Amino acid sequence: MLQIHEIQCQYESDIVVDKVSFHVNDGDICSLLGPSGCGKTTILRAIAGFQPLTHGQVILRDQCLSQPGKLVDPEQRNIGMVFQDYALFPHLSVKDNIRFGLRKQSSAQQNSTVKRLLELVQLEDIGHRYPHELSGGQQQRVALARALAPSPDLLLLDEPFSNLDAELRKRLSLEVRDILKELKISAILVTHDQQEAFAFSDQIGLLHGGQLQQWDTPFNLYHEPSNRTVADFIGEGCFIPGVIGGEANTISTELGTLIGNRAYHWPQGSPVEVLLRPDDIVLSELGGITATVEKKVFSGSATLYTLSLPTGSRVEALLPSHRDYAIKETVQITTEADHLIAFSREEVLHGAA
Ligand SMILES: Nc1ncnc2c1ncn2[C@@H]1O[C@H](COP(=O)(O)OP(=O)(O)OP(=O)(O)O)[C@@H](O)[C@H]1O
Repeated sequence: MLQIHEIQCQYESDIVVDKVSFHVNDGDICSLLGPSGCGKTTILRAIAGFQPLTHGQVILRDQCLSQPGKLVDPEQRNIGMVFQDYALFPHLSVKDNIRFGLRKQSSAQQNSTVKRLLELVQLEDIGHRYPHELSGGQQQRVALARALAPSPDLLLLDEPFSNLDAELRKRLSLEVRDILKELKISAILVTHDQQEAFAFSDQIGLLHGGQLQQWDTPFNLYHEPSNRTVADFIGEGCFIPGVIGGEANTISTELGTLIGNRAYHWPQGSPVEVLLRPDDIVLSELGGITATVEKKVFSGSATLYTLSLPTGSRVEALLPSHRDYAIKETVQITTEADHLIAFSREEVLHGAA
């Protein structure tokens, strides 16, 4: 339903979004994820019609909305937006805020839409209140209801949960996902919070320096990062050096010969770096490699340990927290990795295999 085709955006001569392409299917919930300043908000603004393009096209339901020299007005796009600061009208009640985008409907239609949306966002009892009489979470629900009122083709959400405390943020983002799925509305969320993007999205676009690095499912972004930039940004983990073995799917490392789930395309003896996630490292009851606890972060059911290996390399291990290892204590570890990602040491910034 939405095609973003090689869009480029500039502020004066600075290219801040560089030939980005992706598409969103009907009912899909997507996120744009990446570090501060990578161009997420600029892409959202380009889709909404606030930012002109210097190259490429934005196409919604086969209609070209933006291209160089063409910018359909934001109000003509049937795209809803929810902002970080809610942007509610302070002098209007909750009901009238939601009603705002429905001016073309009869008052009977308006009343029925407002009633339905108040139920959907579970604010039926406080439709008469004003924004300053609501909590942050309630204000964000009103902002969502207001954006959904005109039945947009697409909803854009710009860091909508970032003013809320961690617990509410998590709960509300899942609630919003359920609402969007129930209404079958496609959405794009801008966030720099990986966990939020993972839990919220069907597809995630990872941006870095204005370029789209990977557009993929949360699972693939974590387990199949397409380059070193994605692997560094997403999730935890460490790289250890290795060398491609005699069989194309083997890599010999200081943790022994690791067997990957793919044939690597480099010749035998090529130096590579292997990505090991904290859940790829497990305790070994028989044998294994001796590692020393350097750091630990307790997180309830599990503890994330940073372990040093005899050569000085480091790995991270997520271990059940019922056994508490002390700093400097040694543990025996081995690997249990299903998705073994390696990058060539020569071309560290390019191509996974
Ligand atoms: N109005 C502007 N004029 C000039 N440069 C701008 C303007 N708005 C944004 N930029 C620059 O464009 C780049 C991309 O900004 P953008 O706001 O899209 O990033 P972002 O990924 O959304 O960042 P954040 O997560 O910090 O909000 C940044 O380098 C920013 O400084």
